[in-house]
Order: sequence, then C-alpha cells, then structure tokens
Amino acid sequence: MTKNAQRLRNSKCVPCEGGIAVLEHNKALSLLASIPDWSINETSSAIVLHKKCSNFVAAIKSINRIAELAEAEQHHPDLHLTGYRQLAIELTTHAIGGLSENDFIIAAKIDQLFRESDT
Ligand SMILES: C[C@H](O)[C@H](O)[C@H]1CNC2=NC(N)=NC(=O)C2=N1
Repeated sequence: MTKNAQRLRNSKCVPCEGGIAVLEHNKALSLLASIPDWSINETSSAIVLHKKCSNFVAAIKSINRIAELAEAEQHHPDLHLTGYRQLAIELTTHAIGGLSENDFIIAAKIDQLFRESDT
C-alpha cells in the first residue's frame, strides 16, 4: 500500500456542508493513484468502484458494512446493487457538487473493508 493510501485510511472525513472548492483535476488524479481499483468519471465529479460479489447475501453484507462506515464518517456513497450481485459504489460530495478529499478517504476505507471481509 502506498503512503498516500495509508494516510487516507487513517484520516477522518471532515463535515462538509459546502463552502469548499472541489478538488482540482490533477489533485483528484494523484489521490486516485492510491485507490487503483476505482475510476473517475469524465467530468472528474465522482469516483466509482464496481465489485462483483460472490452472491446476493455477500453483496447485502457489504452494503451494510459500508453503511456503518459511512455513518461513522458522516460521508455517504451512492450504492447500486444490480444483477443480484453487481455492486457499484459511487462517491461524490453532494454539498459541493464534486469531489473532495472525503470521497477518497471513504474509498480507501472501503478498500480496507473489502480486504478484511468476504465479498
Ligand atoms: C455535515 C455532514 O458532513 C453533511 O451533511 C454530509 C453528510 N453526508 C454526505 N455525503 C456525501 N457524499 N456528500 C455530502 O455532501 C454529505 N454531506
């Protein structure tokens, strides 16, 4: 794991209700290098991870773990479960209409969660 990934994993989300700038494209790309399974959308306003879970129950368990994490951090992803086990996790900071470091912190923590549990 890179130093940046470790730093993100050990960070806490900062409450955000607006008033901060969205991350610059280059900054977003450099943070993305720490979470290589994730991709960024065309407008650099969201990052997404596609995960094929082993079955429906495993997908629901993952959703519940992510929900707990999101509540603890007070930063919440959009979760899409389709095709019974295809989980898409999308992160953006709604309050600013784009990416903030919070999105990368949660993404790094979700990666950790997936490493530590069955999916
Ligand atoms: C104060 C608190 O941080 C905000 O209300 C949070 C809650 N969770 C959130 N989650 C996401 N993804 N974007 C937000 O802007 C957001 N706002």
